[in-house]
Amino acid sequence: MKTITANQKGLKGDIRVPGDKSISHRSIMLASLANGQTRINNFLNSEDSMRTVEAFKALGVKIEMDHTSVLVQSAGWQRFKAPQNHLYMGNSGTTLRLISGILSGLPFETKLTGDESLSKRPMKRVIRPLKEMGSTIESNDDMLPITIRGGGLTPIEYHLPVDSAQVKSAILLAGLMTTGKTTVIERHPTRDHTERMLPLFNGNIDKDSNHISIDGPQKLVGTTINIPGDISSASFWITGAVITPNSHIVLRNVGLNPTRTGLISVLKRMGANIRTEITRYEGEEPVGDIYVQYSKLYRTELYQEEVASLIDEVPLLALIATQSEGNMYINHIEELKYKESNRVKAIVDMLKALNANVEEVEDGIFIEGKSRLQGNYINTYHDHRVAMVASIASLITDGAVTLSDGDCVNISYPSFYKELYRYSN
Ligand SMILES: O=C(O)C1=C[C@@H](OP(=O)(O)O)[C@@H](O)[C@H](O)C1
Ligand SMILES: C=C(OP(=O)(O)O)C(=O)O
Repeated sequence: MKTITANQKGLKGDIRVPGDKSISHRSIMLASLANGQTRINNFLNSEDSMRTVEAFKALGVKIEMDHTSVLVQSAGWQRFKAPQNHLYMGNSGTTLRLISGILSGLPFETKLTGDESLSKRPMKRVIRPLKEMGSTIESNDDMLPITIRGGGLTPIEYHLPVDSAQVKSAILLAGLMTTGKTTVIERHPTRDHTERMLPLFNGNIDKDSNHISIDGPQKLVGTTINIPGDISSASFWITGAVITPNSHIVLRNVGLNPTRTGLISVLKRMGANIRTEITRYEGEEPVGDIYVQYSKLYRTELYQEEVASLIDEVPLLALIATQSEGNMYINHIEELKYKESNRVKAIVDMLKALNANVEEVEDGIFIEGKSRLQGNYINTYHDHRVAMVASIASLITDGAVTLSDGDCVNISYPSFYKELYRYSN
C-alpha cells in the first residue's frame, strides 16, 4: 500500500522524463542482432527494459550498464547461443512479443516464462504469423509458458488483424533473419520505432503507405543510439498540468514521434493550452520540448485510427474527461483489456472510487465531465500505469489517494513518486 498526499498548488517546473521504454527495448535488441559495438545513451533503467537486457545476455551478448548508459558488444545474431535456462520476461509484453520474432529466426529451442499478469496476456497474435513463417511454437493455449524452435523461415505477407506495434515488430524482426521479402500491412499506423531505428544499424526497410517490408537476411552493424525521453511518461505530467489549476510546466527532451503523440492531438482538440517544439532529431526520431498549462477543456471523441497513437495514455484521457466540459465516450479501446491489467475495468473501478460518474459501455467507457473527485483506496491491479494515473488524480482530489500497490511504477518509471513530490511542491 502507498498513500499519496500530493500538494495541490499545481505542477511547476522544467521536467525531464526517463528514456523511452519502447525505444530502449528496441535499442538492446537491434544492438544485439548487430555485429560490433553499440553505445546506448539515456537508456530507461526500469524493470521492463532490464528484462530485455537480461534476455540478450542469456543469448550470449555482452552488455554492460552504468546507470542509463549501456555498452552492447555482439558478434551478430548468427552467433547467439541457446540459453542455459528459460528466459524470464517478467511483466514485459514488449520483450516477450518482440523476442518471439527474433527467436523464431534462430535454430535452437528456448522456453519463455513471465509473471502472473504476462502469463494471461494473448500471444496468439504473434504465434500465428510466426508459425506461418515456419517457426515451431508450443504454448499453454496461446499463452505463457511458450517454447520456440526457430530457423529456416519463409517470408510472409501479413495483414495485421490488431493495431499492434509489438506484432508488427515481431514479424519484421523475424523477417530480418529470413531469406526473401517479408511484408506487414497495417490497418492504422502504430508506433514505428523499429522501422526508424533499423537504418541506424545499416539495416534496410521499405514503407509504402501502410505496407512495411524487410528484405532478409540482413547484417546489422553496431552504432550509437541516443534515446529521447518517453512521451508516455511525460503524459502523466501533461495530464497533471492540464487538470490542476495554476500549473505550468515544460517537458524537455521528449520523443515527439507522431505515432506516439495522440494524447497531445486529442488535448489540443479539447482546447488545451499545450505546445510542442521539435528541437532536433536523434536518428529518425523527432525530439523536443512540450509546454503545458492548466486549461479549460471541452469534450471530444476518440477516433479509431488514432487509438494506437495514445494506447498507453487512454487511462489518462479518462481522468482528463472527468474534468472536461460535457460528457465523453472513449470508444474503440478493446485492446486495453489485454494490457498489464484489464485497463478498461481498472479505469472504471478507479474513477468510480474517486467519485466520478463512469460506466463501462460496449467497446468503451462513458465519463461524465466536471466531476469533483474524492480521494479513496485504489486497486492498481499491480499495473504501473493505473498506479501513476491514480497518483496524478491526487493532485485534484479532496483527500488522499491510497494505492493497493505502489511499487509497480518500477516497471516503467522508477523515479515517478520523487518527481511528483518535486514538481508539485
Ligand atoms: O511496441 C511497443 O513498444 C509497445 C506497443 C504497444 O502495445 P501493442 O503493440 O500491444 O499495442 C504499447 O501498449 C506498449 O506499451 C509498447
Ligand atoms: C502495455 C505496456 O507495456 P508492455 O506491453 O510492454 O507490457 C505499457 O507499458 O503500458
